[in-house]
Amino acid sequence: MLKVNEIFTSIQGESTSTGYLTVFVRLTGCNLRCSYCDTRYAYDEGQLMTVGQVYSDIARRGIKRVCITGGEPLLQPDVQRLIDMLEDYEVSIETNGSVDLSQFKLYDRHRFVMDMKVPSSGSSNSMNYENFNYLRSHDEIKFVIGNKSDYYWAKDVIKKYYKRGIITFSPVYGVIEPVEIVNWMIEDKLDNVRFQLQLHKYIWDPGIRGV
Ligand SMILES: C[S@@+](CC[C@H](N)C(=O)[O-])C[C@H]1O[C@@H](n2cnc3c(N)ncnc32)[C@H](O)[C@@H]1O
Ligand SMILES: Nc1nc2[nH]cc(C(=O)O)c2c(=O)[nH]1
Ligand code: SF4
Ligand SMILES: [Mg+2]
Repeated sequence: MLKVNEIFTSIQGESTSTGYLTVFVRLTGCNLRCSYCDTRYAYDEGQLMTVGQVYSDIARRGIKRVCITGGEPLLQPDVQRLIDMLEDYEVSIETNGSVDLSQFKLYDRHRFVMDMKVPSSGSSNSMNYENFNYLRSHDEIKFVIGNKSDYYWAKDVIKKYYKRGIITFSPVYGVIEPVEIVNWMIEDKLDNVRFQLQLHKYIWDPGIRGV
């Protein structure tokens, strides 16, 4: 069984597949409490569904991209069974950097988007740096930055631990102006990092669910 907060169709607003129509499966529950979390409603609220019911809901939408998120989606043991059923889909899994990723088996066309929680999130002490050994070149390592110390912290983590994968920086929505991060990247000639914004927050009201 899976405890599911919401399933909806939208455009992917984050990661390198931004802009593609995607089915989002948001699983309930999280082990962290980030200062800026825009999804607090997923900490407890949700309905129990069988893995088969979740799969059927995805399949009837007729869209070949799926984003498994939360909450922290990798805390529910049955998530592996859902991943296994999605062989024909392009799947991205948003995960918070605290979970041991070596325990999951992904198809080649599936990928992790691993968020390394920066100091201003309040969650950076929970990061699992072993994960850098398991990420593949098409997985993503994401830093959501709220101030200049976070930016320095992110650069330091990359220097110490980076092996493979696509690195992205994005702003904490409403906390820092995007241009500030871009200007720091230009000053530092940071040409191995891809900057991104949460696209859905510019299309819809940033406070609404299910988009
Ligand atoms: C809601 S989380 C769910 C997946 C997982 N718990 C995690 O944190 O990666 C999905 C993504 O949204 C990002 N996010 C949450 N609140 C945000 C905010 N206020 N501004 C920018 N990104 C935010 C998180 O950093 C994370 O990368
Ligand atoms: N449109 C849209 N794209 C997203 N990409 C990752 C999301 C998430 O909450 O994990 C998300 C989300 O909530 N909405
Ligand atoms: S890990 Fe993700 S879902 Fe959990 S509190 Fe942080 S941003 Fe929110
Ligand atoms: Mg979101």
